[in-house]
Amino acid sequence: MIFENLPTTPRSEELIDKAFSRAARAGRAKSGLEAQESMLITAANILSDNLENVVTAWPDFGTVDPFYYELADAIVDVDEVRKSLSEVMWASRQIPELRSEYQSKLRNANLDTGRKHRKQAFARMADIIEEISDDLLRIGEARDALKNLPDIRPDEPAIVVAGYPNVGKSSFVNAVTRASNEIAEYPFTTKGVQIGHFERDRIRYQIIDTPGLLDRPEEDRNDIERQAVSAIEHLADTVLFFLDPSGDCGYPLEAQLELRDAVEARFAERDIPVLTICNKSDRSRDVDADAYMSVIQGENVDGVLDLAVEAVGFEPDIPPSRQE
Ligand SMILES: Nc1nc2c(ncn2[C@@H]2O[C@H](COP(=O)(O)OP(=O)(O)OP(=O)(O)O)[C@@H](O)[C@H]2O)c(=O)[nH]1
Repeated sequence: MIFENLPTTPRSEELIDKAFSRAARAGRAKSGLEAQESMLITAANILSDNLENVVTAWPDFGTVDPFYYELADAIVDVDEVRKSLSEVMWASRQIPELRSEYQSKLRNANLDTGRKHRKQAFARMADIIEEISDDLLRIGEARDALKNLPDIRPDEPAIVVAGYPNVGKSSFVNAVTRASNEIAEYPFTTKGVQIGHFERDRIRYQIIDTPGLLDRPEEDRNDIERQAVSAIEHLADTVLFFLDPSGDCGYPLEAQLELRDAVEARFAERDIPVLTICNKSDRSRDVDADAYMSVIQGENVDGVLDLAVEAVGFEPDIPPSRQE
């Protein structure tokens, strides 16, 4: 996952402390003007390296997969984060310029003025870092908010499971994935999102439950949840919409069908097929559906997977030279 390995972002005071204490140590190893120059170089290098590392650890948002872009943007304001990253990059370039400016000043100085120059350089470096302290905080907060996003692979075919609560979505994801099931934190809901994997014809598919998102009417979703749904639109290759015609789930069939129609209309705009799956067929089959199954009794679970795989219609890339 692209935001998983972002390092912690230093706060401005931490950075300044670190740079100046290392500089003092470097200065103690030398004497006279040389000591002043060594302090200047050490502080400048530590500051500019650390700032640059903050920025380069982030992926380029211009090329981030739209699924992750939208998901990230639902949680943090991506534009603001990008602005802060540019500010930090700006600062990382100011520091070496200051260093050169004061290195030439030191060349023509006696020890006394040399010490003054070095102190002035440190004060100006500290000012630059102060100026970006809010940016460093914002980047640090964004990093903390994004680092636990579920590990969903935009390049792997994805089957999204939707439907009202208690219709059997997570039971299904569990049943089809057996071994490699993971439950990831999801920032939009108190429940974990289920992500499962299975293989067909040596292609790995991911199957994703959507608690708190595609499990109730659009008008009940807040802005963040809406945006998370639009992220899912970038990801999904097929949607399985589960119905429980028995009503055991606690929602009347009519409401379930309304939600199904809304989800279908929404994904149709992107040509993503939505299959209607009647679950709990051991209790009732009293509805029109593309397939009937009972997860509990293990009835037609594989058939539903076959349908989903067919709807995905995923064909691995064939190099042009081998195409007809
Ligand atoms: N009779 C019957 N019960 C089922 C079937 N599949 C799931 N259930 C039961 O329905 C209940 C809800 O199943 P879940 O898998 O938690 O439903 P869900 O849609 O993931 O629910 P949320 O996570 O709340 O959105 C559980 O008690 C399951 O045991 C089925 O095929 N037949």
